[in-house]
Amino acid sequence: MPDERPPGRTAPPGASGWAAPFITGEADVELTPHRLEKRRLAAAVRRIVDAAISMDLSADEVTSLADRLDAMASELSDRPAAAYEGFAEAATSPWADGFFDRSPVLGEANALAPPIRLEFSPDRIVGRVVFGAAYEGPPSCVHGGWIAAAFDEVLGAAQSISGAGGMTAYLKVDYRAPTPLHEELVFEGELARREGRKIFTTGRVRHGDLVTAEAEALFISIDFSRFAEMRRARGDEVEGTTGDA
Ligand SMILES: CCCCC/C=C\C/C=C\C/C=C\C/C=C\CCCC(=O)SCCNC(=O)CCNC(=O)[C@H](O)C(C)(C)COP(=O)(O)OP(=O)(O)OC[C@H]1O[C@@H](n2cnc3c(N)ncnc32)[C@H](O)[C@@H]1OP(=O)(O)O
Repeated sequence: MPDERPPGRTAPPGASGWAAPFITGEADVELTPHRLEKRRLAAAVRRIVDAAISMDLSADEVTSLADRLDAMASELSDRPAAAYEGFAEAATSPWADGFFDRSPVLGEANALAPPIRLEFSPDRIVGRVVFGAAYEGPPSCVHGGWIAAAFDEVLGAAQSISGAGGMTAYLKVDYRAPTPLHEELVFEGELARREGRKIFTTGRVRHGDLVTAEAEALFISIDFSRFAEMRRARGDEVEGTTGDA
């Protein structure tokens, strides 16, 4: 297939061709007005989600608001879904629908995502996030499932330091201390080692100086033709085998 790599993106040492999942951050992705508006839309929905469970409203106000939003939701869900290329977690689909823009954890255009903002360096991935009221598990603390999702993502990015990438085989989280809502949290992920297709990663999340959880995850690198197969199963017309058409 033609090399459609966006200008400015380069593979790290050891990466073999465009199909290899290498990541450099998103500074080189063109933020078109359309893309920015999708992000603004998601940010607005995110605020509505937060407000919907936080606001002090009378029963009548809840009814009125629910009516308005319900009508808007019906209008939106009647529209056909847009086709998009690549897949939500793909570092390999930056030109189609945004570099991670649709990710449920990182995606600035996905209202479900907190979103976590990743910083990439050659030996470490750092993810910064503030979880709002919608993510509460224990009182005023982040739900453990969201902490696990955050680790999956940050360690999923850290695996690419190995020059390969694939799917999570296991993820283990040790919850050391309650992790607060409404505070900046800093996730860190590193490559521990690679043994053939097995990519071992480790990480932790800090609130200030306090490590509130630690994690380790194993990723198994896969032939990206498997993503092409999954995309065909999703109904995409995928040419070639790299899955990043
Ligand atoms: C979602 C797409 C991610 C793409 C990522 C790409 C690049 C990354 C770059 C940037 C990314 C940035 C951010 C985020 C990225 C990702 C985060 C999200 C990731 C996910 O959210 S992803 C969804 C959850 N994930 C699954 O949905 C996996 C379901 N699963 C399978 O699809 C298969 O299970 C698979 C493919 C894992 C392996 O299958 P397989 O057939 O290819 O390989 P096989 O079974 O032969 O295992 C080979 C060797 O690994 C050992 N092994 C396997 N599993 C093990 C385990 N659990 N514990 C210990 N060892 C294990 C075997 O024992 C053998 O070892 P040995 O060779 O020594 O015998």
